[in-house]
Amino acid sequence: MVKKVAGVLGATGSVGQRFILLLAEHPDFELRVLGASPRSAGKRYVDAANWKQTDLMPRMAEDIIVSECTAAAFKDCDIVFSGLDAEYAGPIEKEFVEAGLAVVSNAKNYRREEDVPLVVPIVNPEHLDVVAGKLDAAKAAGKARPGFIVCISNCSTAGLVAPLKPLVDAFGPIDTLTTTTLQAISGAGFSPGVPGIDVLDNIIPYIGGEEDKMEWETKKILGSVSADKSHVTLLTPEQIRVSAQCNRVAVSDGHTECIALRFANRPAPSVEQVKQCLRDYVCDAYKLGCHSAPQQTIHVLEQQDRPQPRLDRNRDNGYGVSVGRIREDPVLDFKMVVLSHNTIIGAAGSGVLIAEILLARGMI
Ligand SMILES: NC(=O)C1=CN([C@@H]2O[C@H](COP(=O)(O)OP(=O)(O)OC[C@H]3O[C@@H](n4cnc5c(N)ncnc54)[C@H](OP(=O)(O)O)[C@@H]3O)[C@@H](O)[C@H]2O)C=CC1
Ligand SMILES: N[C@@H](CC(=O)OP(=O)(O)O)C(=O)O
Repeated sequence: MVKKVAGVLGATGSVGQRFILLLAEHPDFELRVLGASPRSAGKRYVDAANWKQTDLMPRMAEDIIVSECTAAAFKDCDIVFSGLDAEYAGPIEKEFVEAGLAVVSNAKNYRREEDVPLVVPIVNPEHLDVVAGKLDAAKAAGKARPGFIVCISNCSTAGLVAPLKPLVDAFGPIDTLTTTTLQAISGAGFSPGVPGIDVLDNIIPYIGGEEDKMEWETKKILGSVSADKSHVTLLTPEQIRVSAQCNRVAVSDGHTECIALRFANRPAPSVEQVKQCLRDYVCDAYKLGCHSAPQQTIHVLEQQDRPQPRLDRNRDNGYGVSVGRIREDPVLDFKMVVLSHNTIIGAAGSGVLIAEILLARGMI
């Protein structure tokens, strides 16, 4: 198969660097264009990027000349991944879509548009039907293939919704959900990033905007596509109450979340039924044969002191989510600890897996 041409916006950042690692030797995509700010444009990538990954910078990226983030520079791309600073992503991504490009974005700017799917690919890939609807309508009208954007969720939200989806499918709606997060510093990006003096020997009990994003995005991801495929309908606050508290901790990669939930239906399932349901879950992307899809979507850990970020974040190459300490909760029904890799399944990896699904479904 001829590989699809890929570009990365925000290629020098925390998410952008992860995109490069995931795309450097990808069987479906050939990474050709890297874009960043005017400060970096015109430089070789190796000179522009302040590389902070524990894996070495792929050789193929070193000599690529960083482009400005214009649609003209990315015009040959079949797919553009965005890890842009949200302050600048809005107009740049809009220009790309208007130029007919397919964009998969990590930035928050378009997540709340009702006709933009907000996708965690191991949870709600069916929301991509909204894009399929747009492409089919243009084709039926004899129009050129339109550009489109798919948004990836907030990284903490991705970990939160992963175990919820199989549980809702098996046992019906969850009506109350609380989460307290312990978020890695790579989630704050690299420019400027979290200063060591703030986070070493410390916990910061505030991440701007994060709690609102978690509480809102969960309702969209667990919502459903309208019958005419024109938009996504959110769960209402009456259907699910979500409460999030977010903390920054001195971990490099991997967001941990202590969650508790209650099912709407009585009687609630047993602890063993909950565990078995999570173990049995196979995400649709794996069934589709997508290259990066986790073989085991949810890893149920029985050791009493797991999951831990350093030990468990790379399960299924960072595309799998770990869940441990599943037990009854004296206030709600169950509590558990969830760990997800924030720049893989919480960001760039989700972007790559979404693109693999788009390719498998003939949308790029
Ligand atoms: N880190 C994470 O875990 C997650 C991040 N996200 C989102 O992904 C996006 C990227 O985050 P992250 O990688 O952490 O951020 P970084 O700060 O590490 O990287 C930001 C990128 O944007 C580029 N940029 C800055 N200003 C401009 C500009 N004026 N024009 C074009 N490019 C510009 C930077 O280029 P330069 O180096 O040249 O300045 C850099 O490549 C954000 O929107 C973030 O909210 C989403 C989920 C998780
Ligand atoms: N706020 C997240 C990362 C992030 O940038 O999320 P969002 O794309 O929703 O702004 C964190 O600090 O870990």
